[in-house]
Amino acid sequence: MIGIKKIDHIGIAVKDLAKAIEFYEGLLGLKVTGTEVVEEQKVKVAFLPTGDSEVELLESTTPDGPIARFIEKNGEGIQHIAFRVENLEQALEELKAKGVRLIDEKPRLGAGGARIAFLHPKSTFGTLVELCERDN
Ligand SMILES: C[C@@H](C(=O)O)C(=O)SCCNC(=O)CCNC(=O)[C@H](O)C(C)(C)COP(=O)(O)OP(=O)(O)OC[C@H]1O[C@@H](n2cnc3c(N)ncnc32)[C@H](O)[C@@H]1OP(=O)(O)O
Ligand SMILES: [Co+2]
Repeated sequence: MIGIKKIDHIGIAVKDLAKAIEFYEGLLGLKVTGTEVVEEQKVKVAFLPTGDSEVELLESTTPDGPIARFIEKNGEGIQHIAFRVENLEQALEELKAKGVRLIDEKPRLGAGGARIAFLHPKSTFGTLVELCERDN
C-alpha cells in the first residue's frame, strides 16, 4: 500500500491570484500563510489552510505553463488534488509497477519544500493527482 495520510491540498487554477485571495480571505475568512513562486511548475501559489488540509491557489507565471493551459481549456477551477504520502519514491515505484501512468517518475520540488509528483489524469479516472511528501 502506498500509505496516503490525508488530503494535503486542493489545487485551484485562477487567473488573478490577488483577486482570488480577496475572495478566499475577505469573504470566506481563510488566511494566506504563504505565497511563493515555483519556477519548475511555472506558477505563483498561495496556501490557505483549512483544518488538516489546505487550499492551494495557483496563478500561471507564463502563457504556456500547465495552469495557463488548464485555464485556456477549462476555465478557472479545481486543477488537481494532492495526497500526502509517507514515502514518495516508494509510492511512485509501486504505482509504476502496477501500470499507472506517471507524469513525474522522480520527485520534483514543490511549494514549501515539499517533494511532489503527478499522476496522469488518464490513469486516475479523470482527476490530476499530485502525491507529496513533507518533512513536517
Ligand atoms: C506548486 C505545486 C505544489 O503543489 O507544490 C503544484 O501543485 S504545481 C501545479 C501545476 N503543475 C502541473 O499541473 C504539472 C503536471 N501537469 C501536467 O504535466 C499537464 O498539465 C498534464 C496533466 C499532463 C496535461 O498536459 P497538457 O495540458 O499538455 O495536455 P492536454 O491538455 O492535451 O490533456 C491531456 C488530457 O488530460 C486531460 N487533462 C489535462 N489537465 C487535466 C487536469 N488538470 N485534470 C483533469 N484532466 C486533465 C485533458 O482534458 C486531456 O484529456 P482529453 O484527451 O480527453 O481531452
Ligand atoms: Co499542488
